[in-house]
Amino acid sequence: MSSQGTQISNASFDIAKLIDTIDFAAKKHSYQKRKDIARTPYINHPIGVAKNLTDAGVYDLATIQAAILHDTVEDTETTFEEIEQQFGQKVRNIVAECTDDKTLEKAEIKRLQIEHTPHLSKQAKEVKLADKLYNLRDIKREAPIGWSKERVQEYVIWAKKVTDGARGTNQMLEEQLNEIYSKGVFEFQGEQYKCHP
Ligand SMILES: Nc1nc2c(ncn2[C@@H]2O[C@H](COP(=O)(O)OP(=O)(O)O)[C@@H](OP(=O)(O)OP(=O)(O)O)[C@H]2O)c(=O)[nH]1
Ligand SMILES: [Mn+2]
Repeated sequence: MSSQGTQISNASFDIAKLIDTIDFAAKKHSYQKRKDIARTPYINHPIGVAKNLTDAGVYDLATIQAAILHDTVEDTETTFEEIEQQFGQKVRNIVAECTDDKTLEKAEIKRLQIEHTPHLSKQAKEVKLADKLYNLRDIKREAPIGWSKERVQEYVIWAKKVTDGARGTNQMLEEQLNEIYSKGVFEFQGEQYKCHP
């Protein structure tokens, strides 16, 4: 037995890093809500994306940290420098790969996600798959406020194009996505949406 409190094991260190990351993201997203009727706290999404990863057997700490931080730069005042300083370059790089350039037009951002995804690192592809899996499941539960059937349809077709570009990365995540796109049909509130243009 080592002297308690003086020696911190690697596992304890990893737990502390993980909690630091969740605390950081929770503070950054604290004023943000999801677009559902209940206005769910936004932080539920990055935590859920990280859970999709561990459920699929991804335990690499930097990948889990990047999942928790993946929307901070895009949607809050956070900078990449801040992330690098607190969590290191590895985490920063994965977050950067998953961050859209919000100065561009929405259609261009969407087009670039489809174009860039096949060229991302394995870690960033895993985060992408887990992110879209979470958002598609969220839509199945309840579409964002004000979304028409056409908007749901457009999102499903786009999300499939993005996740198709990350295939060959994680079998469990891909199987869960396959279930959602089952036989090319996304079911939501008794309606059937196609998954291909
Ligand atoms: N399904 C769902 N989505 C919600 C909700 N609240 C916020 N979102 C976010 O909305 C995005 C989809 O809406 P879009 O119209 O495509 O994009 P927008 O955010 O630019 O309006 C998703 O982002 P994304 O581009 O797919 O990825 P990311 O930004 O999360 O990384 C998702 O994270 C919600 O209640 N349900
Ligand atoms: Mn996200």
